[in-house]
Amino acid sequence: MSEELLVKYTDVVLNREENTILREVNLTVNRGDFLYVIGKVGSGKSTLLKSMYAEIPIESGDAQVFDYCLQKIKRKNVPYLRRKIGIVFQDFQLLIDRSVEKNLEFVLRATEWKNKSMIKDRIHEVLVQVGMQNKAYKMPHELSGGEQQRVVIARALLNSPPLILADEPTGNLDPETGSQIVALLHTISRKGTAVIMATHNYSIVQTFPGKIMRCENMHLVDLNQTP
Ligand SMILES: Nc1ncnc2c1ncn2[C@@H]1O[C@H](COP(=O)(O)OP(=O)(O)OP(=O)(O)O)[C@@H](O)[C@H]1O
Repeated sequence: MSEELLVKYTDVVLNREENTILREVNLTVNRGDFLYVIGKVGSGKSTLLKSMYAEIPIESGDAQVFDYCLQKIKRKNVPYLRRKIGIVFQDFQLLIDRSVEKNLEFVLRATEWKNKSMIKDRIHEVLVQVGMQNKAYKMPHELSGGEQQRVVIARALLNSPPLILADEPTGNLDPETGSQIVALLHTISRKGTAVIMATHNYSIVQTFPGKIMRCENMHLVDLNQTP
């Protein structure tokens, strides 16, 4: 795949257990794109995102993410695929027993960062990016929901991924704080990181521009092509 093209799905079918959730999925995502995946509860938004980091298998069709062919990816390569994808969920999933800084350090050490001063510098950089540089020593319970989500985004940025997948990142936040989080994701995408965000929050989709695709009737409908 070219440097610019990050995701290419061609006639992909995705199942959960025996049930087909999405079929004939055709999708391309380029560097710096901001793509919303909208649709009703249970329509397959999370299933689509999870397929991109090999959490859900490709039933048929061709699914390329970076240089990985997902229908053939070897188990040993999955961690390397995931290292290039920043993942942001609705429930923040920070480790509650350690500070912001230690949460971030944990991820870097798990992804083979060893040099102490490089670790410290990288943590500072990502916290600056999300406006949380003064909260490095806080415990997660000392932060608001919006602040916790900023830390989760900082965590997703640690390994400079070309792609961020955000599954309902505003789901647990009030509208104002949710808007700030989406604004932050937009800023990140303008610097070249593609962002795919699943949401049912239509007011956010209207406020912040992006490509829009909708899961409906087991299909992923490209709303950018309809007049
Ligand atoms: N672990 C699972 N095992 C089997 N079926 C599942 C599983 N998780 C989800 N499903 C089914 O897959 C379908 C799609 O679910 P998915 O979570 O992708 O939808 P969604 O659009 O992300 O919904 P939501 O807006 O609630 O997050 C649903 O019908 C759901 O019941």
